[in-house]
Amino acid sequence: MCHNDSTTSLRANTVDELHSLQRKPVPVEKHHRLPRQFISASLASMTHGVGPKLVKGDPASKKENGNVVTHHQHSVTVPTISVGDSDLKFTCVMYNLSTSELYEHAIKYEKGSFITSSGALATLSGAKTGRSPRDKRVVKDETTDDLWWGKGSPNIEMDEHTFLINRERAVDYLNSLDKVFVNDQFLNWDPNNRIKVRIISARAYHSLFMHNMCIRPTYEELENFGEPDFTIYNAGQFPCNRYTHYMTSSTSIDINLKRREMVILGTQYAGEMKKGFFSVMHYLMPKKQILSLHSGCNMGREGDVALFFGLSGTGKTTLSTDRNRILIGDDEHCWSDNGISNIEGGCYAKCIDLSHEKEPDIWDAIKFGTVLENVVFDEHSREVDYTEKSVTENTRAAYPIEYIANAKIPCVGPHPKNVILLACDAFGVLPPVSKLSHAQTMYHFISGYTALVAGTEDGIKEPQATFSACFGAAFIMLHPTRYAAMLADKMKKHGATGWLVNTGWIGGSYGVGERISLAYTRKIIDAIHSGELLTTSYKRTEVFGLDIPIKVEGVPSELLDPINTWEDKNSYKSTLLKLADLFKKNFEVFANYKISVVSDLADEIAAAGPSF
Ligand SMILES: Nc1ncnc2c1ncn2[C@@H]1O[C@H](COP(=O)(O)OP(=O)(O)O)[C@@H](O)[C@H]1O
Ligand SMILES: C=C(OP(=O)(O)O)C(=O)O
Ligand SMILES: [Ca+2]
Ligand SMILES: [Mn+2]
Repeated sequence: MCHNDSTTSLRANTVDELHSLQRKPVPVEKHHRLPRQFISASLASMTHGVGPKLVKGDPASKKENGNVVTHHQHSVTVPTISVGDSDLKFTCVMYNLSTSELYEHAIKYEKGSFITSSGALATLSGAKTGRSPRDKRVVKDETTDDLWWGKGSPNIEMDEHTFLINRERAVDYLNSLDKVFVNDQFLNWDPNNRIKVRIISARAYHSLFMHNMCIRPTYEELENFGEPDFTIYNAGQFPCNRYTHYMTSSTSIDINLKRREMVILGTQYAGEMKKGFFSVMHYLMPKKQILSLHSGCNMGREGDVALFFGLSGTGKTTLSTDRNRILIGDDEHCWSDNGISNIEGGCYAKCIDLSHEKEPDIWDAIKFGTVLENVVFDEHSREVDYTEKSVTENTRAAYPIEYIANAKIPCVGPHPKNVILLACDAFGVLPPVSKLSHAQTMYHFISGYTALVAGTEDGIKEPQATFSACFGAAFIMLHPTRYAAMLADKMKKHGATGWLVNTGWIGGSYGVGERISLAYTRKIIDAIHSGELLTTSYKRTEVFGLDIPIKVEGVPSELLDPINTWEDKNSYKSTLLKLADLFKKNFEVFANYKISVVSDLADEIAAAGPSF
């Protein structure tokens, strides 16, 4: 007998009615009330005075059902002198959309958006697959006298007028679209020092990226959000005008501290937003005696906190994400009198050669909600091939921090016990681990050394030494010694121990030796956390004068002194001297500057470098 389905009553007479049953309206108390007035003001052009007319919802669906609710500008006190085309159009605002809604927008409207087999959103960032530090500009005005300007500084000046030209260009571009995405979020988990940020962008990809990377507000917090402390205008699809003063390419990332605004033109790389805000925090936080740090951070079950400093690719994200410890954050932190707080609400992991075996927690975090940038996947199964570098080597995953199972929410912790400086030394002469004196810690923090191997394609090249003050010269706003002085002070006050860990080459330079295995590095890090390395015996190396442990549990002892693993001892010695010389030359800049802020330590720090 055939079961007759029609006996179960369907509470709809038409297909449209059926569809209307599918989606339950958001209850009033959970409604993201659109702060139309504020957003419109954010998007006001400098010449036009008033912002666009804003409506809610997807512009595409509007045309179908025709029931557009229009809300006119509240502040129409500015007399309309001439009516332009922009006065006749509405802009739909996608305000703090959910992950699912952003997925749908990306997949419907943005080429290169796909759902991978694990549920992540694969996207393309366009022509730029990394940051563009040479295109970053900071407005120089009466409020920025204390910034670090000039040689070595990441802050390339621009004037207010030029900033306004770029701002106008970005705002006009955004207003010309049918829809814009607006994220209202927070930075810094320390409730006393949190700032409100707004990101206005044109792509669902950018909105989801920042949704993941910044702190996500609750409905209640959003209710009383008010005006943001800092706003990003991301018009990355649209270039800057190269005839504009100060522009040297079609990309421009412009920070105006007085106006509390940042404009992005000509790059869709989402990391610009994350690191742009980081620069802003490097300005705002030190003003309150809070130290901003380019570091990862985790905590043991007993509450022992470790910081992981290092330049890109040295292991901050990989090593702070640790099965046996609680993750506080992978990249940006503040150290205040109350302890450590993460600035962000998410992590941004490198994906190249990612495997479940080596990095299970990051692997498991790549699921629904995660933005996967520039990866390559199987056309049919949508399985990602993490070894594939055909789009870029800088493939990335951005996920909310709670996607890591043992994340600490709220992302705050007590004062650090260990400060670990990571260097990926492709010269292969720095020991896998050394314990640093206070002065040595400061010397290596100011130096900010790493040496990665350049491109993988065209033949084997010399390792490229990079020195980046405070392990983040691209993001600091004040002179490096300002941050160094604060770090020295805090480490001393709270009795933190400094360590230098080489996550790079052993047994020879790049081409001869090999990268130390992640398993060994993890053993070394374990021994630092457990306190094992505080009680073991040490010997001092030549040239760099580093104290290296005789023994580390789980690591072959001969690996601990690089000279043992190099077959060609003469080559080792000359490479060591070469690197020492590079350190010395780099540090001359700081010696000349006279590290006046850390005056009582200055001579000691200068003497803590290599001697030969
Ligand atoms: N011994 C090692 N220690 C740390 N990372 C390693 C090691 N060997 C290989 N790697 C790889 O190097 C990369 C480190 O990158 P990541 O942790 O994202 O750096 P950061 O967060 O500092 O930019 C990862 O892809 C990781 O798998
Ligand atoms: C996002 C970045 O961070 P990192 O490589 O340090 O994780 C970056 O430097 O652009
Ligand atoms: Ca990282
Ligand atoms: Mn980083």
